[in-house]
Amino acid sequence: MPVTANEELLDYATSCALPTPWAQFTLHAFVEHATGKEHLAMTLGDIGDGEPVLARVHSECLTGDVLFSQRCDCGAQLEGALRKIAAEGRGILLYLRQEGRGIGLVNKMRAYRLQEAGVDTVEANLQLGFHADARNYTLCQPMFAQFGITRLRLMTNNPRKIDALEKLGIEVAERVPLLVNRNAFNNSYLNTKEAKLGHLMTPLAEAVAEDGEL
Ligand SMILES: Nc1nc2c(ncn2[C@@H]2O[C@H](COP(=O)(O)OP(=O)(O)OP(=O)(O)O)[C@@H](O)[C@H]2O)c(=O)[nH]1
Ligand SMILES: [Zn+2]
Repeated sequence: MPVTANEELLDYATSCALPTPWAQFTLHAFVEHATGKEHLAMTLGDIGDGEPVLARVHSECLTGDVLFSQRCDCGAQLEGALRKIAAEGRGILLYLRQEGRGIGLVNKMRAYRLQEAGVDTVEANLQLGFHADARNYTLCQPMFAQFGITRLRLMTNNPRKIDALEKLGIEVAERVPLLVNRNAFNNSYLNTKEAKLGHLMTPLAEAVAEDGEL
């Protein structure tokens, strides 16, 4: 019998072991009622003890996460987050199926074509008739609740993500920067995220010392 995480939004479907190069995680699947999309959680260690949990809320980026694209920092952020969780032996990564900041893969590719013609990542979304960021984090609430998690140490550079989670009643006790893989292909994309989307791209001194991050 599937456990119901939130009757209105999604069902908890199943779980299995997921060995990775860094740790053996448990992979959990949820199915969203409205769309049928399969959202995932990767967990490690004792995460339901009430202490803030090292967490990543990662939005799907097929090109970056799977196809090694250097146009963005997504693949490196995904790996970096899993490495940090493995190093602590405790944490959770939510993998949300909202590709392309919520506009889908085909539209993201259309946005990339516009970017090749000179517009930035935000303007490209607007020219296609979408919001700059069409994502919704509502599902995070029942997903975290499934594991008894209410307090996070969230790995992100995105203050809007923190605001969205706190509006859902999830406390972000600490922001852990995740600055990885700045390169010649994604440099202006990352600059646009900082200038137009409010991302915090200045490394904390202790993070640089700890991880040698950018
Ligand atoms: N529309 C659009 N989506 C993109 C583009 N580049 C990456 N994405 C998507 O953006 C999402 C990741 O957004 P980011 O802004 O990198 O990350 P974030 O989650 O907002 O912030 P961090 O937590 O700091 O990583 C994924 O869904 C990607 O598919 C782009 O040029 N256009
Ligand atoms: Zn990406």
